[in-house]
Amino acid sequence: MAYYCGIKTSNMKIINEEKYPWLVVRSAYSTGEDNDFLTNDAIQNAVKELEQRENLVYTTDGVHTAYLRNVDHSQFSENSVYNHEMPTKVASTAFDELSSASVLRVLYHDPRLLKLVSAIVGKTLYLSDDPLGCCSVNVFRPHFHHSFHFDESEFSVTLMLQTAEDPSSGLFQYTNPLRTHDNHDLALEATATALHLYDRKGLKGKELSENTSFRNSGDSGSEHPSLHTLDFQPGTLLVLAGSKSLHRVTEIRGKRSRLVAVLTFASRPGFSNSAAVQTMFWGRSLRPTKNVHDQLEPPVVKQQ
Ligand SMILES: O=C(O)CCC(=O)C(=O)O
Ligand SMILES: [Fe+2]
Repeated sequence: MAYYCGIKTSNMKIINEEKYPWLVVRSAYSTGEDNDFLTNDAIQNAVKELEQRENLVYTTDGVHTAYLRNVDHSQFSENSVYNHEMPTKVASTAFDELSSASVLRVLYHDPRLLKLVSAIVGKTLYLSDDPLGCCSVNVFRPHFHHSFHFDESEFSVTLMLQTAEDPSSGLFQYTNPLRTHDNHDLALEATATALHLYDRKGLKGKELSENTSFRNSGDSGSEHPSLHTLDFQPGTLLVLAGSKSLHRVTEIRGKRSRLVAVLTFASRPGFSNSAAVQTMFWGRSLRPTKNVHDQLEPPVVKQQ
């Protein structure tokens, strides 16, 4: 019997795949039950900064498709999931609105975080050059929600800072990866099926044209994308392949705002969200410049 790092290697299942299917499919990883990636001091500090800014941040209140792209009736039918729009209401603090001493800015620029996320996803990653969206904070006030979508950004580290008052609301839900690494792969059929399974209310009886597997095999077919709900407590860190996994945040109930920091990473240098996505979430667009991360603390050189 061989043991490796305390994990027994045999035919038995080591990972509780029912409970942690995302560990198997590798679309999302979280610090899970320990919920302690951030210290309480850091959480309190970040929440305090957000409370001071909360009422100033831009709120988006409109519709978007799962792909966060413009509808295209010349290439996709009226009933294509590509053209299916869903409502979202969420506010977000852009990177350039965070103070330079903000714990989130400092964390984003900490090389240990980049190293950690690169190790988790198994490739060299780079900070995003998006001057607004590289590191932002979502503010979900009561009744806000974010409909199903794929991010433009390849990987996001999200950190729960403050949950909604009603623990059954403001849930982060995500599918296994539906799209491949190729950005042109829209996974129309799997996406349409997921919406039929998990967002029937939003479809209001509409049949999406790509939804063939749903029509052919009913609700419980094994090929259907499953939906996972993250145990997302203050301090929990999630690494999400957001451009491949369809995900959403359910409506917030109760008086307290749900606050989640979103730190983004890319497998190539120079990534930025499109101007359209920036405008959707921060009400303006700002293209990357060479000095986005100029406020980086100079490296500490130890004297020998
Ligand atoms: O607030 C969250 O948990 C993540 C929201 C989200 O999907 C996003 O900001 O793209
Ligand atoms: Fe997202």
